[in-house]
Amino acid sequence: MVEATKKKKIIIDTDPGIDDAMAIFVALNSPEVEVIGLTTIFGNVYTTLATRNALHLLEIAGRTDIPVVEGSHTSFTKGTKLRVADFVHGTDGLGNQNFPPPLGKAIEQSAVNYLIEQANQYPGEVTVVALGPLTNIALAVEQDPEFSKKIGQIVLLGGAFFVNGNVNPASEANIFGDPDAADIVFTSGADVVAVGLNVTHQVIMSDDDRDKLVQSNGKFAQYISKILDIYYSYHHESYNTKGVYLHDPATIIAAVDPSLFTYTEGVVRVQTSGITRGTTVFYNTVKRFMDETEWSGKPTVKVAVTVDAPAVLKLVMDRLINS
Ligand SMILES: O=c1[nH]cnc2c1ncn2[C@@H]1O[C@H](CO)[C@@H](O)[C@H]1O
Repeated sequence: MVEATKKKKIIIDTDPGIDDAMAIFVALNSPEVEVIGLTTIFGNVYTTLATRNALHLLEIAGRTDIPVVEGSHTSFTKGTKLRVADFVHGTDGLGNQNFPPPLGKAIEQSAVNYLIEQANQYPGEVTVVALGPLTNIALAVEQDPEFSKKIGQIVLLGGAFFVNGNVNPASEANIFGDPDAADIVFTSGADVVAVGLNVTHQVIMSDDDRDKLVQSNGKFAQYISKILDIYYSYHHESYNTKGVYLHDPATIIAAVDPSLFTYTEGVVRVQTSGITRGTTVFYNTVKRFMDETEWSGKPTVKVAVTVDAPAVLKLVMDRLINS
């Protein structure tokens, strides 16, 4: 049945990252989608390391046919004081496993040009799944005024809608990483689907699930089992949960099977300064305010509000194990 329908073309914009590694493997093992490229960004690690890890993960998967394209080394406003989450993922981004360097190289093109080029080549057909700060995508929006119309959809992991953040009470890590970029993407007019912490914190891989990965013979499950330690200990310490949040894999599933989520629609603006830098503020467009606001007349986006967490977890587990 899947063969009969056209596969959704996806570009994964990623900062690998342990949960990124899971998400990339799940995508590569999902017949509903065709991964046409990986673009890289800082976030869990710096961009150079993100590129190295993206190449490494594709080599592990035997998918060196998929291009890796290096993204921005600075924030949208050219900031170089970036915050990387090595305490979540290890200094190498992949659980401090000291993997050998990849054999391949990123292609000679910038991620921004690649994103614009692919949107032009397949107008309306390409979904960008953004798993890190939104710098590359905002730069594409800035560089090509038509990009937001030509890109099919942007499914992004970002924001904390009606809940606390994970960097601080106000902000989720990807939005905090480049709030100016996030505000541009949310107000770009593109078909944006935001998957925030309010949803991803419901999708938990338990300690028992981890044992299932360890015991399986799946190629992806085996690899992921090796890099999970630091991600588990970070969650045990920070959240006191018996398991880990599947932020990036849940977001990939939102692209693979959107029916496992429900959504609300409204205007999202991002706070770019002050103590709430990185806060995503959702306006449901119900009330007509007396005065013009910073939300007035801006395009709406879809924000995920509920998730069939057992179904998402099952898909992630199955696709890591049956590999
Ligand atoms: O405490 C944290 N600080 C920074 N990044 C984090 C933290 N917890 C998780 N992530 C990372 O940020 C994205 C979701 O917000 C995920 O990629 C996750 O791995």
